[in-house]
Amino acid sequence: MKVLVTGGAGYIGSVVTTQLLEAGHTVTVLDNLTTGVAAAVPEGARFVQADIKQAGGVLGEGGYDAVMHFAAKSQVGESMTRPELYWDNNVAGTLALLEAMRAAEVRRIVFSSTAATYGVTGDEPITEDTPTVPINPYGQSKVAVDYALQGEAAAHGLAAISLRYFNVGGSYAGFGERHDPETHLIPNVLRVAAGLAPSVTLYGTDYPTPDGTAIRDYLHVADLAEAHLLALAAAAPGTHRIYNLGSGTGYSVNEVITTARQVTGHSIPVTTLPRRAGDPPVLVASSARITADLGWKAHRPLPEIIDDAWTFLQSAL
Ligand SMILES: NC(=O)c1ccc[n+]([C@@H]2O[C@H](COP(=O)([O-])OP(=O)(O)OC[C@H]3O[C@@H](n4cnc5c(N)ncnc54)[C@H](O)[C@@H]3O)[C@@H](O)[C@H]2O)c1
Ligand SMILES: O=c1ccn([C@@H]2O[C@H](COP(=O)(O)OP(=O)(O)O[C@H]3O[C@H](CO)[C@H](O)[C@H](O)[C@H]3O)[C@@H](O)[C@H]2O)c(=O)[nH]1
Repeated sequence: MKVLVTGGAGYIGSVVTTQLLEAGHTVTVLDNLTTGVAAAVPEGARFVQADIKQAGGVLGEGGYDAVMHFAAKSQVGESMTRPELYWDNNVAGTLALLEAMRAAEVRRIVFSSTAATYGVTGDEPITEDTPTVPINPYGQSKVAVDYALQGEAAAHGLAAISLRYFNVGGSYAGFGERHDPETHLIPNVLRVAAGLAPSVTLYGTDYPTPDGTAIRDYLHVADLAEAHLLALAAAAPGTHRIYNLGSGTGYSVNEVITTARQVTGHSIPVTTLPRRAGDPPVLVASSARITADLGWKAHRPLPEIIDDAWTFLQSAL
């Protein structure tokens, strides 16, 4: 297929672009470089520096079969203090993209949704039938787009799949996570091991979990990318499907730090602070639906995720 990848200069978009190219697809990356870097666009992909609100320019050239839509603002904390950025970029931007797709008759999309759509559920694991009650504007913006896709599929025949990722980590083919500022746990822990920070901040030791620290479901970015290629092939006209992507196993923040100590051989000192605003205590996915429908399962365990993230960080130093 000829695929437009929005956000392909970012972490996950660069890995999925790599796998699309490996599978023989033709890829154009569209990215405004707000959080991405041009060097992360894989060789073999065409790069257009533009905002998704200008996607009509590229799509209007014709011949595109599908869009993979990663471009978004994705920091929970920033979304609490500047919600307008999230409504404008993630929602208005995506509506403009959908309009450009309609005009160019591109009728297939795979969308990056998130576990943040669910909020504090109490469900363990979380299935796609768990109600979405997002507790921050980031999650709200992603739910809004899920509804927009549902309408676009029903009214205009779009083939759409939303993939709700839980916590993504690791690297693939030399592409990894490089956010500035970095808010994610695994890269922050590894920055300490690399000597870039004196200690890792642990947010909250009073959660209702066995060791008091928050539990998340960590997923290797290469497993995640494989799900995207399956979804690209499986999206069916007039339907919008939602799939949770996780490993089904939860790890506490303490367990992640302990595993990182084993992988790196560094002591990784910890500084404890109160809970971070907007953080649910436990988020673990059930991916039973995508396993049943598309045969996808996460294969790469937490030590491999951390090891690959560590390899990437060292290569980027
Ligand atoms: N990293 C995670 O753990 C995680 C979890 C769940 C969902 N997601 C979602 O996955 C997607 C990719 O996340 P990531 O971690 O790779 O983030 P990232 O910040 O590394 O990548 C996002 C890319 O989109 C680009 N971009 C943002 N707004 C744009 C716009 N208006 N026009 C053009 N380009 C724009 C950025 O420059 C960047 O290259 C996002 O939609 C995010 O919400 C990520
Ligand atoms: O330096 C840090 C960073 C994080 N944490 C803790 O580690 C856990 C994981 O935090 P991350 O920031 O790595 O990930 P989140 O679970 O907050 O959020 C990520 O996963 C969500 C879905 O689960 C959303 O998709 C969101 O976009 C994505 O950033 C949280 O309890 C957080 O408080 C720390 O203790 N110290």
